[in-house]
Amino acid sequence: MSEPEEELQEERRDNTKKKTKKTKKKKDEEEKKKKKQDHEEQVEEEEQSECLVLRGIFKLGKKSHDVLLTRTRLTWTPIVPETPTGEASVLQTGVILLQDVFAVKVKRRRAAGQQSGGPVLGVTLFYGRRRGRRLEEDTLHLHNASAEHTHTWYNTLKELLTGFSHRPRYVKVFINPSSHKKEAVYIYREHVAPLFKLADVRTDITVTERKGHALSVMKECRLDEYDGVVCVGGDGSVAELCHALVLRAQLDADSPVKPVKPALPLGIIPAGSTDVVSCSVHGVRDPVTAALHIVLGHRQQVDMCSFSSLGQLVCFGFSAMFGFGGRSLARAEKKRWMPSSRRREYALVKTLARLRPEDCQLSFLPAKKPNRDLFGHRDQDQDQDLDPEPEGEDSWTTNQGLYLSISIMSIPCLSPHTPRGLAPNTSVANGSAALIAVGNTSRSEFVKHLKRYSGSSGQFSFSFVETHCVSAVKIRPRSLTGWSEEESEEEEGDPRTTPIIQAEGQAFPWNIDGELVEIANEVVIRVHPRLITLYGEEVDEAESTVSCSCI
Ligand SMILES: Nc1ncnc2c1ncn2[C@@H]1O[C@H](COP(=O)(O)OP(=O)(O)OP(=O)(O)O)[C@@H](O)[C@H]1O
Repeated sequence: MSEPEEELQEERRDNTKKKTKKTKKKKDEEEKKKKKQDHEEQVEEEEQSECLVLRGIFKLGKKSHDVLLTRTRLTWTPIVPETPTGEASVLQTGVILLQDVFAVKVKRRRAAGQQSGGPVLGVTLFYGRRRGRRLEEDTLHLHNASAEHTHTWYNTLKELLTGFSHRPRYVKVFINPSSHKKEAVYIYREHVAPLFKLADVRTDITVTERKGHALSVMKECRLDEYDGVVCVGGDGSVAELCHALVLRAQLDADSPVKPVKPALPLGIIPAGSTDVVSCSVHGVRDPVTAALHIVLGHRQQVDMCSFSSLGQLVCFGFSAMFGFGGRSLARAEKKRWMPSSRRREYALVKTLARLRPEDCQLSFLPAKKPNRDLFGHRDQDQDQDLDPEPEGEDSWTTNQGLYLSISIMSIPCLSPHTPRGLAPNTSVANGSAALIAVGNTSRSEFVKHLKRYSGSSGQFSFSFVETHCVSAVKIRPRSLTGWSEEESEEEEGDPRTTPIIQAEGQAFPWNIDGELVEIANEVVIRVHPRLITLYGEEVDEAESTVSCSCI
């Protein structure tokens, strides 16, 4: 190239650079302007919401109070007559945020057995009060015998509550009557239905009759009528409904391969034995807390995994265990006649006694760090990105070896047994999963590792345990002994037990969300960030109530 030509090219490069810089500057300025505008709008909204809507006198208990209502809160201060000396007394004020109120009713005096009518006594507010991680139902009675005054307050409060558009008005409820101690129907009737009735949440209930029943109803029903779906059952039922919601969203969007985020959130009323999904978004295994999260419309986006083998989707779910966790569940399933806690302890002890590693090839794709802005908020565009980016073969890390257990969890899997979760190194919506691979070691060292789960930390501080933050995992078993072969040696099999998928030839037991799935070939697990929305919130630790004494 001649000198003038080179100079010309240099000049052109400079011009392009300047142009790009200029466009970037313009874009930055536009963004700044938009942020400023948003901020001003937010401040205006806050100012408006703090404007007084109503002011009146009500009796709370026996004392008269000055009650103020804004768009966001109700506050009350006792009315104290002036003392002759003019001394001021300390006034006990109270406050309730309207975001915690789920119902308002007119209170009336009624004789025993009287169903309607009766003189007006005032208004009653029903709200959720926090006690630790629990939400409890509480009431506030505002007494005033004037029907006109009461109705003005009732109508205004009702109107303000209607403004919470995230709260469901009509939900599809699935109850699994066979969950755990067969108490799901009772739990729903006693603890949940009365709260739904108070909050004017209408319901359409299906009591499931068999495995797969909820899935087939979900495929057919008119989902656009509902504002949410509610599952009363254990982790298996929750996984079936989450799977059904995603499949239905795929069907509706005509997207046979790519997972689609369902429009409806799922509420979980825990009625199983461990309930790790419900615990991970409620922090406690409590039907009332769960129901209050639903009626108050608290929503949490949650990462999910897809499990596939030979290019075919097996299911969507939150957690999977291969090796010890899979074999232990397979053993427990063969003793279905035992009570569930005994069955689990028996299977745990027996699997420990016959502890054996899996020879397999483990590959994983490390997760990318989520993009966060200066304030720690996640990039909104990431919420659209439900499918992990296509990856090249060289991005995968592959190890070949003997493993006692491999777990992949897209949520921390909190439970009263493991308050900090089976996977404390992940969270419900960080867009990745925790891979916990336990290499071959002695039985006593493995037991030490397991025991530390019930404590607060240290379960990963062993040379044979490795943990990774991943967006995909592949497990290709190489052992010659599949599950059925080992079981026939033990002669304890129950031929009536049917796993979800029965693969031809040698199959390996997987524990996917507490359900036994037998798969013979390589399993590919992919994380789909924030694929599902659950009623609840992010919690870092569960309330601990029990401890396991079997090991
Ligand atoms: N009427 C029914 N009879 C038998 N199984 C059912 C019925 N309804 C649903 N199922 C299936 O039962 C499986 C297990 O349900 P669930 O997880 O609720 O109970 P669980 O296994 O006792 O609880 P956990 O998983 O907490 O131990 C689910 O896969 C669900 O599809």
